[in-house]
Amino acid sequence: MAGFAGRLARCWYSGFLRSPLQVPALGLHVGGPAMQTSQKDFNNAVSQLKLLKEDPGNEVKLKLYALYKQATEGPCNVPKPGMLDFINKTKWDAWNALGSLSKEAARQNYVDLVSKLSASSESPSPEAPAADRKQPESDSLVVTSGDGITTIRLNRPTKKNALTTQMYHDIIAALQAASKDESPITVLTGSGDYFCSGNDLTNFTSLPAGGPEEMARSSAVLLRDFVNCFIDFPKPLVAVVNGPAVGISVTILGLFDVVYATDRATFHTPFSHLGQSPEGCSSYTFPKIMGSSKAAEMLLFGKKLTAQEACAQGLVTEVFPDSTFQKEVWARLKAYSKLPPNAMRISKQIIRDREKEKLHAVNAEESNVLRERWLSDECMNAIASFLSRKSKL
Ligand SMILES: CCCCCCCCCCC/C=C/C(=O)SCCNC(=O)CCNC(=O)[C@H](O)C(C)(C)COP(=O)(O)OP(=O)(O)OC[C@H]1O[C@@H](n2cnc3c(N)ncnc32)[C@H](O)[C@@H]1OP(=O)(O)O
Repeated sequence: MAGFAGRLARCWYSGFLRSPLQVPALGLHVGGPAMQTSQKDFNNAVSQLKLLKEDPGNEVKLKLYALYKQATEGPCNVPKPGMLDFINKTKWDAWNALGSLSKEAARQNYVDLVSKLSASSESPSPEAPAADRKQPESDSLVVTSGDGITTIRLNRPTKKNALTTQMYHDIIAALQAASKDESPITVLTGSGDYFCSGNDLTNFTSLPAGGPEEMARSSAVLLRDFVNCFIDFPKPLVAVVNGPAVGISVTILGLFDVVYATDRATFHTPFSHLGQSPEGCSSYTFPKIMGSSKAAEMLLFGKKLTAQEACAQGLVTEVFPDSTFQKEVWARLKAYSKLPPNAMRISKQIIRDREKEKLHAVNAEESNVLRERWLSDECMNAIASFLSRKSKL
């Protein structure tokens, strides 16, 4: 990165620019304390910028460019470049947008911005808890942000990351927060040796006052809301499948944009064994992804796929050797997270919008069918059998 600031100081700009409208609010000064910034402070900030360890990204560089020009030359006083001179026009727009901001205020804003960037580039932890959002209610879900990626981690390794009722609620909240945060990419992954063993079968053991009917009704509502969040998620959503996946943690993969899996992962949907039926829109996405007969073998007969098989069927994007899985996948995601976020969002929107209405209808129908299934003898017996095997009843 050494030298990028030098180019800035010489009014550089190269490369593709993100929309200046996406520049975060920088709290521009327009007077008052701004007058106190000396030329020396400004020169120091110009030098300090050269020491930044990380490229601050095109949006911030554009802001710095505009402030530098305003601080050294005053309000924009050069003719607007032609429409096709895209880069110079974008630079001109950024400078011109500062209007009549005084040189002193521009100096102050430049110094403030550089000091903010220096402070964050010295941050000791590359991945920090996402401070701007409400953290999940329990430790079973951990949400962190860093390197342009928000990671939602299932964190119940002793129970193979089985999803409790609270975790469904926490994942919904985490996805809603991630859809609005600064990270261009969101990841779902698991702690320990499993990605997720699906619905926690003990969820069905504490009956509410309304009895089994009420339990089935409220579970269907929760399931529908949970899956809706995946259908509507507006930015790239990646599953980092760190181990075996069961049930709903497999079916929702059809709603992800990209699925990376370790070669240790397996994909199992034992719905018939449990007296249940498919969810997560898999009754629609799986036949579409892998063809109707391969989908039927998984969803009707509970055929467990290896990672390689799931990749060949199109459910998984790429399989990595377990020994290098984490390193390779995170390096790749880190690189992808530097792509222009608006372009990624818009591309996802184009792909997803055509399908959204259909996916919502499928989700509603699957949830209704399951509501009935949960009250069936087949389902109750299968759950009782799992729980008694484990002496949980
Ligand atoms: C009223 C509101 C309710 C809200 C509910 C919302 C409704 C949404 C539901 C959507 C429909 C979802 C469907 C599915 O996901 S179906 C799939 C369900 N999952 C399973 O059937 C997997 C069951 N588990 C297993 O088969 C095995 O545990 C597994 C193969 C995953 C691992 O076997 P292994 O021998 O390696 O390990 P253990 O069995 O010893 O497991 C370690 C401990 O973890 C507990 N465990 C694992 N998975 C689950 C689970 N899904 N539910 C509950 N508990 C689980 C296991 O019991 C062990 O616990 P202990 O150490 O205490 O014995």
